Amino acid sequence: MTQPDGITLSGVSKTFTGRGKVVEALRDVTLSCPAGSFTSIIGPSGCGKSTVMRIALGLETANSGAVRIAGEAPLDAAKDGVTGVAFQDAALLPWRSVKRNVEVPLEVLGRKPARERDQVQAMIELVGLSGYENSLPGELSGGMRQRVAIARALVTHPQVLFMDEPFGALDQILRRQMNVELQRIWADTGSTALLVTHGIDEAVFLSDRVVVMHADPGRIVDIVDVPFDRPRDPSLFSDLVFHEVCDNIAEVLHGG
Ligand SMILES: Nc1ncnc2c1ncn2[C@@H]1O[C@H](COP(=O)(O)OP(=O)(O)OP(=O)(O)O)[C@@H](O)[C@H]1O
Repeated sequence: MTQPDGITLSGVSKTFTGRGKVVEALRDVTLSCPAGSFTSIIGPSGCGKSTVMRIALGLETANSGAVRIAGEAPLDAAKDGVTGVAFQDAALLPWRSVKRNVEVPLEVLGRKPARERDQVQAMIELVGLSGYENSLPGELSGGMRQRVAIARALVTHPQVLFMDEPFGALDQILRRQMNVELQRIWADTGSTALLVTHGIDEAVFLSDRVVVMHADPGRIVDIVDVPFDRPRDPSLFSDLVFHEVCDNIAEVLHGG
């Protein structure tokens, strides 16, 4: 089941202990995302979605189980620039321009942004922000800030892209526009994507498969394949079969 170029979690468990409380954040989580696929994780607050993400990024260590990111251990993958990451609220540096924010991962990896000027510009163009290179985050709309965060996540050409609620702060209309944009960007880059979201329709629109988790203990209860061809048109959001798939996932999500 190992996918050398994708994301593989095998039997991953994680327990947090603190202030006399033991939380079984993840129990025996097994997930395989083939190279170039798009997977979403959905589940109630506290079911361990962010913990999966943090373990896959090497920010947290599992108590047991194995994790491979494009064939590497999570920390090695991060150090080699294999992984890109975009979080909720964009987390941009407010004093740096759009261009200088997009350059951050290159600096972290010890690369010279000046030498990769074309790459930085290409990413800014990819997310539709040409002309805003020198703007500060405070001068941009919420959707534009999220686009900067996506450009920043992609600038190292990551094979694997992790996104934790990247559009959580956006209103419904903007969120759908960003979903369409993200589909295009992901298709252009060919990366393996793992998205954590609370939005069932967002998950179904974007994904090849939706992983449904429950809490206490955090675990996978179902993995639902999404049957729609690509590229997906925004009209899919009002398609009957689309709503049936969403309803099925909602049932699993809210079921016992
Ligand atoms: N560093 C930590 N120390 C102690 N407990 C933690 C820590 N990180 C997470 N937890 C606990 O592990 C469980 C899973 O947390 P996690 O953040 O992964 O959930 P989540 O599904 O991402 O939630 P949300 O949707 O609210 O972001 C929760 O019960 C949380 O309180």
